[in-house]
Amino acid sequence: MAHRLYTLVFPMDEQNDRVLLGMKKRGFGRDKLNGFGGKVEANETITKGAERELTEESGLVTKSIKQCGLLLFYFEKDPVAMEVHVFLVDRYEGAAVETDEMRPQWFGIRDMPFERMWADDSHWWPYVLRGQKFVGQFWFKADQVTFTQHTLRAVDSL
Ligand SMILES: CN1CCN(c2cc(NC3CC3)nc(N)n2)CC1
Repeated sequence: MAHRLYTLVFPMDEQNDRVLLGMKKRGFGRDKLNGFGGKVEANETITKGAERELTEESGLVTKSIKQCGLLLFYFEKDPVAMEVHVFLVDRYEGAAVETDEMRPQWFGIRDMPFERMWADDSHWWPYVLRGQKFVGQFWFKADQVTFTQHTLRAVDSL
């Protein structure tokens, strides 16, 4: 199956155990809270694409980034899967600003608003909290709201 590459970036304020989420204002995932991200372009690495999207969508400039997970999403009737590379940014410069894409908001990492996020998030976020790298697959229905099957496992390296 063909995969399209995407990034998903969570800025962490480790001192206060908080994570920056954005309320998506348009496009795919509109009206959901999520990390920052987008498509990876042909002329950039996945990590550089993650850093670019974070700055474009939140104004934050990455100083330290690490990949923490890999998520594969399949949708009924759609031949192309989404391959989402998940990153944590534990050092950054600047203050979060609202952009055309995202309205930023800080949340406690153990107080996540899962009811306003994608349905898969509550399943893999515990791995982030445990510092465990993860690989997950989710098979979504055409409504892109619910998934019917999923696999999720901790991995030593991505
Ligand atoms: C560029 N974006 C980044 C975020 N992303 C997704 C997807 C997702 N679930 C899939 C059913 C849609 N879950 C989260 N948390 N993020 C899609 C691509």
